[in-house]
Amino acid sequence: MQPDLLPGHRAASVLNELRNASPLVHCMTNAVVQSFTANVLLAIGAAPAMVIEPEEAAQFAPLASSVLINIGTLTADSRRAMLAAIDAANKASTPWVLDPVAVGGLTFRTQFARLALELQPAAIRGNASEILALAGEQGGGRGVDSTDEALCALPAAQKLAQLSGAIVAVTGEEDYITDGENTWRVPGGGALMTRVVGTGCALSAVVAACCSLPGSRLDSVAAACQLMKTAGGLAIAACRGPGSFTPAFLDALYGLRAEDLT
Ligand SMILES: Nc1ncnc2c1ncn2[C@@H]1O[C@H](COP(=O)(O)OP(=O)(O)OP(=O)(O)O)[C@@H](O)[C@H]1O
Ligand SMILES: Cc1ncsc1CCO
Ligand SMILES: [Mg+2]
Repeated sequence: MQPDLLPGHRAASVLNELRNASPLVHCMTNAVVQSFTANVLLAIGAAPAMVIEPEEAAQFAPLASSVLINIGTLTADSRRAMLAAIDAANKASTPWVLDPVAVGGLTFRTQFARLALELQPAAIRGNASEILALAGEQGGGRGVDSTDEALCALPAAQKLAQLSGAIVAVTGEEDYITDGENTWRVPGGGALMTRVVGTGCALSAVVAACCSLPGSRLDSVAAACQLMKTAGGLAIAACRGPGSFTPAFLDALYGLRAEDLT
């Protein structure tokens, strides 16, 4: 049986709360997607700050509304900074989100992601291959891209959620968001979203923003997925290809209305 759809009014109320609160998201993300991630957060109504020096990261994490840990271009230095930020975030009860980019085949990042799993992430967002690999069920995708269907990774997502206590979002043609027991399904968007780098990474930043909001964290993470899917669909309708997708997507996030979600 398919999981239920997230009701549009829940996504709309999370969007409203997000714009009112304008959470400050401490982004420790990969070198490829820095600027796009910051622009996506600004367009949706949040505020980004990319603070990466270990000492500063530990100082800043407790001041931020939430922290994003993305291992796309993990290095020995960024690993140290991320662990310091996670420790400081946990001590301050600041929620933090893991994006386990390309976890699986590569040893250094996989060992880090497994360690991070034990450090109480509020949420984990990955593509199907990443979620399968993180749950120990398969080797991983093709570099940073998924070679698996999101629905195939739902049992792995549920297992990861139970194991880690995090809300787990597995994305693809449809997104599935689970706390290990209850699951929402979020359709929408389009394949063009995978022809522009960083839509998943930026989604993880929006997930982090939504994790700072009060209310059901399962609903907040699912709403983050819905906001990005809906804006993606609107952008695809308005653009001619990957080059014009990016500005159309930022415009769609900025102009997103409750009616678009319901
Ligand atoms: N085939 C598809 N049809 C519709 N939407 C899709 C499809 N594939 C991915 N998406 C959407 O694109 C966004 C990124 O998801 P994806 O699973 O590709 O993440 P990712 O592989 O981590 O991306 P990246 O590494 O480039 O940041 C999500 O909003 C997802 O719902
Ligand atoms: C292409 C790429 N390589 C490392 S991280 C990244 C961004 C997409 O995940
Ligand atoms: Mg990714």
